[in-house]
Amino acid sequence: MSQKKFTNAKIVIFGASGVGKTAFAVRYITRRYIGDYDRNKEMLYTYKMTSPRDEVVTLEILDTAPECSPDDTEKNLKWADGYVMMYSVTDTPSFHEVKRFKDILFRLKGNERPMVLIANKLDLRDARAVSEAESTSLAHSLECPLFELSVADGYQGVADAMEELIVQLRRDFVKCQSAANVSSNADKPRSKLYNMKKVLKKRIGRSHSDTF
Ligand SMILES: Nc1nc2c(ncn2[C@@H]2O[C@H](COP(=O)(O)OP(=O)(O)OP(=O)(O)O)[C@@H](O)[C@H]2O)c(=O)[nH]1
Repeated sequence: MSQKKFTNAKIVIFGASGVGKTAFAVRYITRRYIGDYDRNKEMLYTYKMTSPRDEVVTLEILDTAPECSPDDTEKNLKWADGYVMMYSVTDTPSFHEVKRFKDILFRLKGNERPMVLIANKLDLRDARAVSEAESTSLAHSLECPLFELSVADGYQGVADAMEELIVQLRRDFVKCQSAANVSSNADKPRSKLYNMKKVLKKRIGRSHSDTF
């Protein structure tokens, strides 16, 4: 039985403009926080990392442009294996935008997808507009873990969220592999030896009944 290894995964980061998608990707890859980026640009990063199981995995991380067309949104959702859904706790419309992405994703790919929900900019406590309860309830409806964090404040929250996503991606990969193996075994023609055994069994069975 052929067993492929978990060596690569495609991840897409969705979220409204300004929620911190680029800051998140850059923080994960470089561990650094850089305050200002080229806004509204789609970027594809390639990053080689070692998984918690010591596998070297190449990640392609797509940082989407917020102004992309519905067609592009669908294309990106179909392209990816795993999803980072992101909003800012200071920005209620960005919270609702995640719900919109969720509806498209569930329609296209069902609800059992590797995914994490990121509530960013937790450092801006006084400007918080989305409550913890609202965040938790959204995570419930997405059926995925929630990470409330500040990309600006540190690397660890970002690393924890990505580690969780990679664990889910691996699980999904293994599940798909097992399903593929089951179906290829079912399709396999029986071996010659198996067929001969079957014929012999029949003959022996018949000759026994002939005797009695
Ligand atoms: N205070 C605070 N600011 C943040 C945080 N994360 C990102 N920002 C700032 O928010 C602004 C937008 O961040 P980006 O990473 O460009 O956001 P984006 O979602 O990629 O934006 P678009 O390119 O328009 O889609 C920048 O000025 C960041 O410095 C955070 O955790 N806390």
